Amino acid sequence: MGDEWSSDANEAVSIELVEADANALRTLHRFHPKFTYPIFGEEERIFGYKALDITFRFAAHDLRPNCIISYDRKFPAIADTAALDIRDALKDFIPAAAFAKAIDFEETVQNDSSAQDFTPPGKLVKSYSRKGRNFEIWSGSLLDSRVRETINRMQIFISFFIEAGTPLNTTDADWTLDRWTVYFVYEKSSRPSPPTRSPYTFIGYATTYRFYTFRPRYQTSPESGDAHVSDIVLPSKEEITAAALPSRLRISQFLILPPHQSSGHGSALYNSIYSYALADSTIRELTVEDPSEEFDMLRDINDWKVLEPKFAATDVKINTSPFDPSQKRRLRRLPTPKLLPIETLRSIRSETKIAPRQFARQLEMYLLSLIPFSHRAAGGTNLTKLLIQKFKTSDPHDKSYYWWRLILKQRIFKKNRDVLLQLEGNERQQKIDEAARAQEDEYEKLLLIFATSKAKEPLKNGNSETAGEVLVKERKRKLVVDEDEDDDPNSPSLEPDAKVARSDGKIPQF
Ligand SMILES: CC(=O)SCCNC(=O)CCNC(=O)[C@H](O)C(C)(C)COP(=O)(O)OP(=O)(O)OC[C@H]1O[C@@H](n2cnc3c(N)ncnc32)[C@H](O)[C@@H]1OP(=O)(O)O
Repeated sequence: MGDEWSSDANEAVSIELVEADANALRTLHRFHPKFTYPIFGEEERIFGYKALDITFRFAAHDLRPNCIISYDRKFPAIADTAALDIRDALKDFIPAAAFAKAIDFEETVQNDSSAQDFTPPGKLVKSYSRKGRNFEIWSGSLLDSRVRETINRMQIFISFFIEAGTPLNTTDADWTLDRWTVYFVYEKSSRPSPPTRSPYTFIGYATTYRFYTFRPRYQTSPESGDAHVSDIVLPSKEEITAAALPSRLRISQFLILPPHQSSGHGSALYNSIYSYALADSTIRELTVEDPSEEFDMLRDINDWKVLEPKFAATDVKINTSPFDPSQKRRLRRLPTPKLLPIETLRSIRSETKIAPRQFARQLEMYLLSLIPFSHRAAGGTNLTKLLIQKFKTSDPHDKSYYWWRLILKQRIFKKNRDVLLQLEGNERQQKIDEAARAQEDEYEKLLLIFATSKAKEPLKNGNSETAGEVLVKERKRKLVVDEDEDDDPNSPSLEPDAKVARSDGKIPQF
């Protein structure tokens, strides 16, 4: 009985963007959700129907929703076993108006005399063109009723496309609502259209939230010379608005609808939010809530375009000789302030407002990119030799790479300190090594993507390939070889630098 009456929810559900046309509504795009587990449960299955179809239609401009549920047969209830009440399952995810009759929805959208004058909610913050088509980004506070209405209409997209995403509470107090800003991406068409069709089509959106950041002011005691936090005088509620307080801006939800992905809209939206954060003197840094892998990629690519030129302009690099050569020493602790230009980095971070972990990742990637490929694990460097010679190796690139690996491991250790200190020495060492290796592989892949997009000019020797393509081929080959070697249980460990973690529960000494 089970399978026969059970449907895959991700296939049964479809989403359509529709617009008015000469005689009837026209479907611009039709696609399926990526996830339905928040609505239909972990298994993403719906019990009790044959040939089930749940279509959500949205007016392409104002996102007025309509839900049509159809099926050939419904399971007749037997004792406690009954077909899922689909409307009940959906009621917390879509406004009740979405269940209006299909014909009423069609007539409303088809005959909407205000559609021609529709503009997206909020104010226009950016216009851009791609392949001859025009796009606009609008933004507004969640306090704005049009912004709220649009969010309420399409909140179900969060459950459909953002893993572990939760819908916004649009009924919060005004004070809280005003801390949310919503950004909408729309295409603005210039093609001739019937009088009831809007030139605007929804492409995607993002939300940001302002967190107040406490910045203590220190006073130095004239007697002892000690610094202490000065008295805190909070401004009265009437004097302040959320937008005026020192804040950290967090990107909370970010979505480009599937038919429009991989066309640069995510980058345009991210850069709009980033430009806003840069221009607003009350915002100290831009953070992201629980980013997906795809979002990390988008963020890495765009942050690299900001940070790489700044690192290059200030000659950021690893100081490969942090010790006085006349002194004989064993490495006890990583001499970070001697290895890296800490003040320069602090100033770049504060100027670019990139959050600490993301900044550290970008810096590590940049420092890795300065080391010639043949001196990195992915390029086949002799790690066994390097780990015997350590920082005493005579080759400056090998030295850089030795220090680079320790800088990375130190960050991994600090980030996971509490968990790692609960492990035995060897296991802790192994965990750090594994995490460092995975991180390094990820950096290599990203550097490859950066190199590919940068090196687009053809080679000068008559070869039709570009410098980027040659580099990509070369590195892909090396990466695959290394992955295969890692899978071989008989291959020697590449990570014998056991001093990274100690077994006595203390902070590792380097
Ligand atoms: C905070 C959160 O909400 S996290 C959740 C984020 N949202 C989701 O995961 C929902 C589903 N996914 C999406 O909405 C979209 O895919 C996003 C937002 C992640 C990305 O938006 P898109 O419009 O597809 O990104 P866009 O086309 O701008 O690509 C960004 C860059 O990444 C590059 N890129 C993306 N994927 C790859 C890849 N696999 N390999 C190489 N380059 C890639 C693109 O080429 C582009 O580079 P460019 O700017 O140099 O041309």
